[in-house]
Amino acid sequence: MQRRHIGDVILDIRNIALRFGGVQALTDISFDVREHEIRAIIGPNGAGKSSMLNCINGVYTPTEGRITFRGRTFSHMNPRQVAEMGVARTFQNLALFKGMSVIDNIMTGRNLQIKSNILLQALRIGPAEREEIRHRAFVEKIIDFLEIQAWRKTPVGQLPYGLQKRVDLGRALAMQPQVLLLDEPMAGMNIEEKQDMCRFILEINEEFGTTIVLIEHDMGVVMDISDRVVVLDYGKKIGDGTPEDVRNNDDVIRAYLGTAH
Ligand SMILES: Nc1ncnc2c1ncn2[C@@H]1O[C@H](COP(=O)(O)OP(=O)(O)OP(=O)(O)O)[C@@H](O)[C@H]1O
Repeated sequence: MQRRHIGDVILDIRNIALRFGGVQALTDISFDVREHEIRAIIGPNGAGKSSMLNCINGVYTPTEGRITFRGRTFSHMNPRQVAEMGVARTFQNLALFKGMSVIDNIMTGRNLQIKSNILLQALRIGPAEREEIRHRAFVEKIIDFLEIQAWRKTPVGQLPYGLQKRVDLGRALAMQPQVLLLDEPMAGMNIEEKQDMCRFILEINEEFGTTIVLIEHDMGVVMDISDRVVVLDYGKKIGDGTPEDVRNNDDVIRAYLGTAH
């Protein structure tokens, strides 16, 4: 797929292993992600895909291996430090505040950028007020981009699932990430909602240049929008390459695809 210039390696994952007690969730996983690309991670249930994203964004500490982001190598970093470096994440099981409005949920993605102290924020005076106005204006742009203006003030818990997924994406976008990790952004959506989500992902990638790492089960979507795909099975890497490469990889067909898609 030739849409935009794919740059150098921005995220390099080397020899990652992860164990939970007796469960070996990941074994010796290595792959890289290039700047501006859309990189998919696929594999059957329990293959280790979410665990891999959790290692990248600091939720889990790998038992072995290292991750290099923009030349900075770490084996352990907490989620806040990873977020400060420019990596944002959406979750398979939405991590939204159901009683809060769409706008306030997306505002939570601006927390890392808020500079004024808590007292000034609480009183909404001086620089804190100006700062809040600036952040709210930015959030309104995201709301326009994601076409959710009609639900700005609606509590998120009252929205259909597909729209909640869009708000979750908005919250991650509010962090202005260089790398966006998307954990099954289209799960549970109907065809129309999936088409909308695909369009947003492609636009984020093309217009903002955001690098995207995506876990997705819908093979049609993966094959359509990804530049490269890494395939996991039982915590091991069994395939890595262009959508065409993995579609024709015998190990991948046997373990996951069943028949050529
Ligand atoms: N916090 C945890 N504690 C114990 N085991 C875990 C934990 N998280 C994941 N696992 C185990 O690690 C393995 C990989 O799980 P993971 O959720 O990463 O797979 P997945 O490919 O994302 O699956 P799915 O497609 O179903 O979401 C599974 O055997 C799972 O049970």
